[in-house]
Amino acid sequence: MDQQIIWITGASSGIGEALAINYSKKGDKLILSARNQQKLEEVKSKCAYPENVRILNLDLNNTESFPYKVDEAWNLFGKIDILINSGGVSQRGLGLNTSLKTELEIMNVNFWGSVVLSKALINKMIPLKSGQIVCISSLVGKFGTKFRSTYSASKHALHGYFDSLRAELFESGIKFTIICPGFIRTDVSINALTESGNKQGTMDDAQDNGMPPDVFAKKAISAISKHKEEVYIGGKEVLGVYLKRWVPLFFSKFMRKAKVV
Ligand SMILES: NC(=O)c1ccc[n+]([C@@H]2O[C@H](COP(=O)([O-])OP(=O)(O)OC[C@H]3O[C@@H](n4cnc5c(N)ncnc54)[C@H](O)[C@@H]3O)[C@@H](O)[C@H]2O)c1
Repeated sequence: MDQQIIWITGASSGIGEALAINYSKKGDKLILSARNQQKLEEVKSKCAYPENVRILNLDLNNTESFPYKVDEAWNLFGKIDILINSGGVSQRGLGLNTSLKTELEIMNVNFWGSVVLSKALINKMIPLKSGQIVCISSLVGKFGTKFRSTYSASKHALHGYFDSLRAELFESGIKFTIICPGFIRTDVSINALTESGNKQGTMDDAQDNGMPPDVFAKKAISAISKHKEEVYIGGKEVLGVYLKRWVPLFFSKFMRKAKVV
């Protein structure tokens, strides 16, 4: 396959970092985005061909900067084949106790950050009649669990939005892939926001025992290359998607009792 030009948000750690390292092994050209320049430089240095990697600082809270950021990203290599929206922030807190400020931040980063960035880029892809938008959603984009109300809502919203866009743009040549990870061993729980908006700061057992990000990245890259519309990647927690779909009442009762952290 020809070299591709891939823009990854949330590339400074976890899933975004693992995707960058794995795509780099294939000789693809990469644009790595997040807020922390130093961490992005570290990821770049771990890539097989650092000379094929560019860094572009991006704050997903700052949607007003996106038109300029998209122009800047596009001009780095002359086009972009794939945007992977991996940047995101999780939640650890009861819905009733979570401040509106915290909820807005989660929605802004996870939902509006991905939507506004993708739309600006799609406008550049359409004249070329090719391009692919990838969203890293979550299994909780398919069902809700305790302590994740706003996070789950932000990921569900991605499905509604991008399923609609996929239908609207069916003839444009733009592909949409939504990937739902289960528990992946990253810092996502450490960086998750508590009810007051502070970082949780500790690793959850579920993440600690989760799938290694490198294994996840290889499965995700395979799904992206096949232009899959929606995929679930994780351990036995993936079963939840099918239980919710086929035995919703049983699943609802199960989730009431489940100790999810
Ligand atoms: N790890 C898991 O178990 C898991 C499960 C389901 C979904 N996810 C999703 O996977 C994606 C990647 O998470 P991860 O597991 O690699 O966690 P992580 O915390 O290691 O990575 C999150 C990335 O998003 C970036 N980010 C956060 N807020 C940002 C902002 N305002 N502007 C720019 N960048 C910002 C961070 O800098 C980091 O690069 C997220 O969307 C997350 O919701 C992860």
